[in-house]
Amino acid sequence: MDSILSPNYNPELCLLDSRSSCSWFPIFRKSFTVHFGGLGKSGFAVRSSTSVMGSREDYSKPKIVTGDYGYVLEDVPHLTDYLPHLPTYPNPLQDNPAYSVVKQYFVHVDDTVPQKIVVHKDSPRGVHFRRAGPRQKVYFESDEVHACIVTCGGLCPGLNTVIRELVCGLYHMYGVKRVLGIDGGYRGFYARNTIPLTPKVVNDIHKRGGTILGTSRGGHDTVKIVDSIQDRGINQVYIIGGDGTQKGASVIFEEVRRRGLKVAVVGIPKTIDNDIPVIDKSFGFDTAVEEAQRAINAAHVEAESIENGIGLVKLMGRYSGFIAMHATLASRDVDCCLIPESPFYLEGEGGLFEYIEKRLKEHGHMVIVIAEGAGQELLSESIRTMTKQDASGNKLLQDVGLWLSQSIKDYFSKRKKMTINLKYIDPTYMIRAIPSNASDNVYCTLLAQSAVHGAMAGYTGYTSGLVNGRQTYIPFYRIIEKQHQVVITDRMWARLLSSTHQPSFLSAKDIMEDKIEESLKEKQEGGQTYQLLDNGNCRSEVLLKEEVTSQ
Ligand SMILES: Nc1ncnc2c1ncn2[C@@H]1O[C@H](COP(=O)(O)OP(=O)(O)O)[C@@H](O)[C@H]1O
Ligand SMILES: O=P(O)(O)OC[C@H]1O[C@](O)(COP(=O)(O)O)[C@@H](O)[C@@H]1O
Ligand SMILES: [Mg+2]
Repeated sequence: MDSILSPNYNPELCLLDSRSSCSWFPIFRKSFTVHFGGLGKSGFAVRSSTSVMGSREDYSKPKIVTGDYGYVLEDVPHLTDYLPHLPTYPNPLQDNPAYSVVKQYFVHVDDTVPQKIVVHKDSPRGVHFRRAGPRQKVYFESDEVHACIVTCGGLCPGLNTVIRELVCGLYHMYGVKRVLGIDGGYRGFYARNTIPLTPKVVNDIHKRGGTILGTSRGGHDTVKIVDSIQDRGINQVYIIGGDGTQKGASVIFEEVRRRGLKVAVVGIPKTIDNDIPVIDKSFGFDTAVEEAQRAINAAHVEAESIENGIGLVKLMGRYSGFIAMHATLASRDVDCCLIPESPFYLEGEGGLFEYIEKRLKEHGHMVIVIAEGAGQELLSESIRTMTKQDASGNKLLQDVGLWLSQSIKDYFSKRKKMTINLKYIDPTYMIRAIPSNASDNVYCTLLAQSAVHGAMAGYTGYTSGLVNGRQTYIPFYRIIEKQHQVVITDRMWARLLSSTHQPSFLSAKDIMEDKIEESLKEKQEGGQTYQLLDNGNCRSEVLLKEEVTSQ
């Protein structure tokens, strides 16, 4: 089988062929194998390879391209998958004075980005994603485009920057003049007015927190949304939001494709919790971590200024403790970081109370950071919320910070008869309601421009995201299949433990089980299943399993 990198491969040539109504697939097939088939849970294993010339339904399956040495491209859908005779046009960027001087400005059609960059000499090349960027041919004429932008879910620093750069990118790079803002999230498609967006309207918005379009949870009605897209004549939909939003975008895309509309549906990942898989991190995450540190600094100042001072800071993180972990690592003033992925307990040997007592005896003060989703299982039934979910179906959490403050106070004053001074700081919304910092602003720009290039090039059903530092197009199903969480058997969590000196709250057996789980997950994803030992040798997950079962 030839690799996708074979010089024979030129989808643009193939697509030109398709215009002249002859089948492009035979040329395509010469170079590599395309599968519109089922994926394993991990999305790695190509199980079936159906004929591309088959029925329309085939196009709704993942688009997998395989090549030499275990190369796999998890490609994104293209409008021509279901509208094969679309005309193409030269990319207007070729005449743009800002860009035409750039050598090799257009992305090579064969460029892809590996999901895993650490490989062994004999490991397969693994999963790749299509590299983002401008293509030589586009599938929309400038005055034909009618784009819309919507923001959904919770706030995140940088939302306004992404909106600004989508509008400016469409205007300045592609001469697109019609861009609509959808007011107030998904429900705004069918319940509210729209906001016309021009470079003038969005000029200063990156300096403000929040989203000028407004946002909401719940209210996703696929049929009504696609009706609205169709009725308004919208043909590029840019959807900015988190894991819930991307699920919504995916079903909008499916409905658009089912109706056979020439509409590109593009997701831009937004997640302050950093809980979206595949991508390196979300825009706004660095800004949020920076702001979280200000709260930690305050907690530290308060704690060290008073006898047996304890500063407790609660940070966002419903299921994923990335903000807490990164803010702790960055701050170095934190003595204990508690996240949803690492269960903890209060009483007894190795518990939190024992550690607090020890720390206070040694240092006279301490700082604890807790992610909002940590320790939820410890909160008693009575204080668990009556309403279990928000409008989007996300679990509603109790204030673990308040509960922990009270538990620590009760333990030391009532049971240990020891005076402690606990200050609880809850900067929850402060870390996400601010404008993005400089590096997030640049990140937002690249993300938005990549999203625009992809839609203009006819790609659809994808999330624009950073993978290993490169902009890529990721099919929706990879973005929504699972949640990204801190792996407590990874080096990053080990670094944190060694920086805070906190107990791991895990038994040796727990650790081994976690390692096996992670190792098996990696195996499913086609990665290496070997763990590097101190002596440089490797051991497989089979050996790990044996070790656990024998304990
Ligand atoms: N499984 C789903 N299918 C369709 N729409 C969804 C789904 N989950 C969430 N949504 C919609 O996505 C929007 C944002 O979701 P939410 O979970 O609140 O925030 P986020 O996108 O930031 O995770 C809401 O309007 C919600 O109705
Ligand atoms: O009060 P709200 O708006 O529901 O937001 C709270 C939630 O928003 C988040 O910051 C992010 O959630 P989303 O990514 O789902 O928007 C969570 O950490 C937090 O639980
Ligand atoms: Mg979410």
